[in-house]
Amino acid sequence: MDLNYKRIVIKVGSNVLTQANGLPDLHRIEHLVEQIAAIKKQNKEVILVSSGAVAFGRSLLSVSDKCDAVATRQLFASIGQVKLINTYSDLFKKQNLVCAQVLVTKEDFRDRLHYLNMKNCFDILIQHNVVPVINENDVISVTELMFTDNDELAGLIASLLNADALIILSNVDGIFNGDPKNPDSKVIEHIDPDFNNFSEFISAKKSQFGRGGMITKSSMAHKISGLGIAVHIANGSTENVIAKVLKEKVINTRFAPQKIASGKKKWIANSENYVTGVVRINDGAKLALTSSKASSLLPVGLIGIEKDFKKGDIIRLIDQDNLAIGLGIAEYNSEKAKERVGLKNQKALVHYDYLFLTH
Ligand SMILES: Nc1ncnc2c1ncn2[C@@H]1O[C@H](COP(=O)(O)OP(=O)(O)O)[C@@H](O)[C@H]1O
Ligand SMILES: N[C@@H](CCC(=O)OP(=O)(O)O)C(=O)O
Repeated sequence: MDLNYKRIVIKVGSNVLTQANGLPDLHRIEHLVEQIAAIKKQNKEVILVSSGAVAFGRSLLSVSDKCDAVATRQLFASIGQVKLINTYSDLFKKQNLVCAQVLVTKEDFRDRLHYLNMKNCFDILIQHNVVPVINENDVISVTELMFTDNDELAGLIASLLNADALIILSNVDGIFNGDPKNPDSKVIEHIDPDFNNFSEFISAKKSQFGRGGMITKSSMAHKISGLGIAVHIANGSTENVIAKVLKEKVINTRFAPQKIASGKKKWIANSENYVTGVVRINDGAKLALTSSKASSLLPVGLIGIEKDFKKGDIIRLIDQDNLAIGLGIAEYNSEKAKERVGLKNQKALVHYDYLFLTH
């Protein structure tokens, strides 16, 4: 059976794009581009999130071990990105396709206006049949401004573009129920939305050139599938892997998508880093919000305001035991909210449409 996805984000990790010695694997990249061209012929929209700048940079220059690690990464990324995108551009041209380079930082996802400007750029590229090739702007993203890794970036892009699916190509066949090197371990092929206990079998081990590792991949995949986007983790070195994933002809891990969330909810879900205020809610409010009925957060359910905020800010809801329950947009500022704590018949502090539950 064919998985009927129309808009697909494909993320390819450094390890898929490089050989064991760290040099770019041009055959693999060419095959990836051929696969993308083939599925585009089936009228699907493809957006590529590609790592590889640092790996390409490493192949161009050698640097003393004594150099500062951050500066070395900036050096490799800045020279490597040029080579990476030129390689893609030449290979897509062979397939009669045009690709675009889009470099982003964490800051680009910060406010909704900027977020929507970025979405407009992708929309025009997709409308013109261009394949966007996205990477983090490693040259200016350092320390806390960095994404955890490109998996996090791919999840944000899939949410921004309301994709039907995100396919993550790594150097393993999927998430194994134990050490992938142990012959007794098997790939978990289907992960249900309520399963979130990945640390049970995923080690913190990363592939040779990978950044985030499987734990960040899994928690991102869990969140993104919760927003209604199917997520697959598959092996980028398997021949024709993309077509096989779409035809369900290869072992891989699929996170089943839940109900599709609105664009605004998707943005809120991915705004964890931009929280300003914090409010504490009582057990009654927690029960109402987590029930299957659509409920807004009313002041009667508030116990206190733990951190101030302005109208329109993203705020975190915590329960009586300090557990984070969700994120939402404040309908009014913390001064007004403080006056209304515990009062009945007041305007909702967070409207249901602007509330994303994390617990
Ligand atoms: N249970 C597991 N199943 C699959 N991979 C795992 C597991 N536990 C740890 N890993 C490691 O996660 C690595 C893939 O993640 P990562 O290093 O981020 O790769 P990428 O470069 O593709 O982003 C694998 O090479 C594997 O060593
Ligand atoms: N932006 C970096 C890749 C960072 C990254 O997350 O790598 P990976 O874990 O291999 O997907 C680069 O282009 O080298």
